Amino acid sequence: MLKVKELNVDYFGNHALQDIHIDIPLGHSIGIIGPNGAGKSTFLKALLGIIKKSSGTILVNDSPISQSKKDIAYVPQKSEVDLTFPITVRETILTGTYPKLKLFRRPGKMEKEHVERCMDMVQISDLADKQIGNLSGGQLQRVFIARALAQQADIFLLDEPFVGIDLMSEKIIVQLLKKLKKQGKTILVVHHDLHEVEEYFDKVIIFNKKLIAFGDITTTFTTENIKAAYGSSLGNIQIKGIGDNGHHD
Ligand SMILES: Nc1ncnc2c1ncn2[C@@H]1O[C@H](COP(=O)(O)OP(=O)(O)OP(=O)(O)O)[C@@H](O)[C@H]1O
Repeated sequence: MLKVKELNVDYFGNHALQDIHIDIPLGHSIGIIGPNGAGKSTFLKALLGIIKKSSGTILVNDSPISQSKKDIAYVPQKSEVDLTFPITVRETILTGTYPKLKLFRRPGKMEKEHVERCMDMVQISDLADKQIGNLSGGQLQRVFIARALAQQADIFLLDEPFVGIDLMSEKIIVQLLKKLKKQGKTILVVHHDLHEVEEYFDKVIIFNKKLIAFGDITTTFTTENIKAAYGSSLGNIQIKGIGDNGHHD
C-alpha cells in the first residue's frame, strides 16, 4: 500500500495540495487527472521527495517512502529535461541503472545488456547512438520510459507521457504499461486527455488542489466527479462511455 496522510504542499504561501489523504493499493495502473494547476505534478514530486512538503507522511508498505527511492522510477515532463546535454540514447538509459549499483561501482556487462533489452522493449535500438536532442517527441518519450525500465523499479511515476508524441509511440508505451501492470508493478500517470482514461487505467485519482475522488474507473470516473474537479473549464466535453446520469453507458 502507498499511503499518503495529511499531505500539504505550498509554493510561497499558495496551496498547491491541501490535506491529501489517500491509500493507494500497489499493483494498479492509475491515472491522475484534474484541471491545469490542480497539483498533479506536485503530487508526483511530493511522492518522490523532490519538493518540500508543508506537512504530511508518505509510506510504502508502512515504511517512509524515502526508503523505497531505488524502487521508484520517475519520467518527468519533457519540458523539465535539458535536451542540449551531450548524451546519447544508450548513455541516457544506462543512467537508469545507477540507483541500484553498489557504492563506487560502474555499470558492468549485466547492466549494459539490460539496457539493450530496455531499448528493444520500446523499439528504439536503432537510435542507440543518437544524441537525445536529435529525437522526435515520441522517440524521446520512449527513451525516458526505457530509462525507467532500466531501473527495475516497482513503482513508476509518469508525468504527462503522452503529450506531443506520435500515435505509434503512444501505442508502444500503452502496451508496455499494461505489461508492467500484469507483472505487478504500480503505475501512476498524470494524464490530461479524459477520453483515454477508461482504456488506459484501472483506477483514477481526481484532484483539484484537494482530493476530489479516488477509486476504480467504473465507480469513480463519473461526470459528477469530473465536473466537481473541472467546473466550468470542462465546457461541453462528452466523456466516452459515461452518460449524463454520471454512470457508464
Ligand atoms: N516551482 C513552483 N513555484 C511556484 N509555484 C508553483 C511551482 N510549481 C507549481 N506551482 C504552482 O502550483 C500549482 C500546481 O502546479 P502543478 O504543476 O502541480 O499542477 P498540474 O496539475 O500538474 O498542472 P498542469 O496540468 O498545468 O501541468 C499551480 O498553481 C502552479 O502554478
